[in-house]
Amino acid sequence: MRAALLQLNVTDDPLANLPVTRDLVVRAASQGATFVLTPEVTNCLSSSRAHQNDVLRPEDEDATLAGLREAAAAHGIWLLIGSLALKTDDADGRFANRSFLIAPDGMIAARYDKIHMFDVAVSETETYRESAGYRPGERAVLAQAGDVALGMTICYDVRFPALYRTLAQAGAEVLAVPSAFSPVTGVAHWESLLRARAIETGSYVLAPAQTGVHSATHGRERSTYGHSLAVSPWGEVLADGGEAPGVIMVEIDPEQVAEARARIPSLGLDARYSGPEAI
Ligand SMILES: O=C(O)CNC(=O)[C@H](CS)NC(=O)CCC(=O)C(=O)O
Repeated sequence: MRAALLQLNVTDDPLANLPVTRDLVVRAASQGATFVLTPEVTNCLSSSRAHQNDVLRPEDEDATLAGLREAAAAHGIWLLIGSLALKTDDADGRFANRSFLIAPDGMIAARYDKIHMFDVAVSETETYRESAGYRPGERAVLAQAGDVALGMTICYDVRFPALYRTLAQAGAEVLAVPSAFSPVTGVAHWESLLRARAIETGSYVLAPAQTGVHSATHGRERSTYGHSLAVSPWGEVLADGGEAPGVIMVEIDPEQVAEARARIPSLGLDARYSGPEAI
C-alpha cells in the first residue's frame, strides 16, 4: 500500500483551507497513493474560542468533512482526516478534536476523539490549555483501512506510550499520529517520540503535521513545527516533510511489521514484576 502524508499550513478560515487541502489529496492520489493522511485540525487552526464558535460546525454540517469525503470517493482512496475541530452538543460548549477514517466509497469507517489534552507550559511565555476548549475522548480506536490495521491517535497522545502498546497488542500495524506540534517541543522531542513508539510496538508510525506560521484573523497567530514523519517498524525515518507544505509518500509493507516483531518480541511480553516496592 502506498501512503501519502499531507503537510498543511491551515489558517483560521475553514472555507479557505478546504480547496488547498483537497488539491493536495488529489495530487497524492494521482501519484498513486491509496491511503492519504492529513494533520490534526485540518479544517481550522485558531487560538480564539470566540472565532471558533463562529466558524466551527457540528460534524453533520462540517464542509471539510463533506468535501474530503467526496474527494475520497472520487479517487477511491482511504483517507484519514487527522482531525477536525467540531462543535458538540455538550452543555459546556466545548469542541471535539475528532479524527475520521474515510473509506474509498466516501463513507465514515471510524471516528476517534483525542484522549490526551495538551495542557502544558512549554515555556514561561508559551502555555496551552486544550481542555478549556475541547472535551477529551475516552476510547482507544483500532480500525481497518483496507488490508492494514490502523491505530488512531492524535498529537499529544504520542507522549502516552501505553496507548500505543494497547493498540499494537490489539493488532495495529500502522499507528497514525496526525499533529500540530509546537516548534519548541518539536525540535526537542518530535522525532524521538515517534521513533520510540515505532520501535517499541514494531509498527509503522505515520505522522502528518501542520507547519509554519498559521495566519489568523482573530486571536494570536500560532506556529507549528512541520516535519511530517513516516517511520518504519524498525524505527528508521522513511520520509521527513521538512518545513514546506506538501506531500510525502511512503510504501507500507505489513511483512515489515511481522519481521520487526519477530526480531524483537517485546510486544508480546507483559510486565513480569509487581510493585514498585517503596523501600
Ligand atoms: O488547538 C487546536 O485547535 C488544535 N490542537 C492542537 O494544536 C494541539 C493542542 S494545543 N496541539 C498539541 O497537542 C501539540 C502537542 C505538542 O506540541 C507536544 O506534545 O509537545
